Amino acid sequence: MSDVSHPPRTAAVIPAAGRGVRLGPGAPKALRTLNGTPMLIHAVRAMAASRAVTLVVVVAPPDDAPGVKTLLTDLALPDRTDIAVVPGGETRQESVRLGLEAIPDDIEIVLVHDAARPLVPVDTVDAVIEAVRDGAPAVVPALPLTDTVKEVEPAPPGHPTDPEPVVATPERARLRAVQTPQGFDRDTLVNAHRTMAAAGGDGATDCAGMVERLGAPVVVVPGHEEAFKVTRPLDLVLAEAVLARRRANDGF
Ligand SMILES: Nc1ccn([C@@H]2O[C@H](COP(=O)(O)OP(=O)(O)OP(=O)(O)O)[C@@H](O)[C@H]2O)c(=O)n1
Ligand SMILES: C[C@](O)(CO)[C@H](O)COP(=O)(O)O
Repeated sequence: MSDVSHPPRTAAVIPAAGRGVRLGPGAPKALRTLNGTPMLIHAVRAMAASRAVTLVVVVAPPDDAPGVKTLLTDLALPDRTDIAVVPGGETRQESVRLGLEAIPDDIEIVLVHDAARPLVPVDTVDAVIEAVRDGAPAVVPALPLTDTVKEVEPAPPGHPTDPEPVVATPERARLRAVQTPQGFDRDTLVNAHRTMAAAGGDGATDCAGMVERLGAPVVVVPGHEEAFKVTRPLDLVLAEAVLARRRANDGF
């Protein structure tokens, strides 16, 4: 449990260096716009909306890092929020590791938030931070599934439409779809990334997965429908509809 008079300093790393292959041709995904504003800007505002977050580190597509710096220079953020931009790597894992290297020593809690989840509400961000402050070394927001999930024997490379034999049907009530921001005790996250990098490993699809492999506990807090990941073209339509509804409801 943290000292309320000296809350632990908290930073958010935003991996934004992906190409967005599944979204189709165009600019890198984080720079694609939602109702006229780049997805990355929405994501930065979502992190800066939390009063606990005093630093946002954006991990930019390497070729676009100068442009991203310019974009963010003009962005009005609360006075409490500093911002830094670093070039990213080949994988999400590498991009997050590069972002972590830019974090000063006095930061105790680190959030890792996909630029591709631009609409996460501040209440979800704060719930994650609160759980880390309460002593959990790793916290992920997540939602129960609505689809039934099958484990399959994947089709061989080059044959994506082959029928795939079902291996198992996991009990749905025990499954959760994991979102971001994921929150960590800083030392735990840095240790997990160092260990994975030293092992030459890349395979965890989220940071919490790396912490699990270290044997450290990871807990889930409730996620939010609007924290969905913009991955395929239909997600852009949904994201713009959410923004339009917010504007209609409260002028956001
Ligand atoms: N080398 C990479 C790959 C991904 N990411 C970031 O990690 C987040 C989650 O990744 P994903 O949604 O898979 O983005 P992309 O890798 O861009 O998507 P795709 O797999 O369709 O290319 C995104 O904010 C993305 O920008 C990153 O910083 N560096
Ligand atoms: C981190 C993540 O958003 C949690 O759901 C997800 O694992 C990222 O996966 P992607 O394949 O890089 O989109």
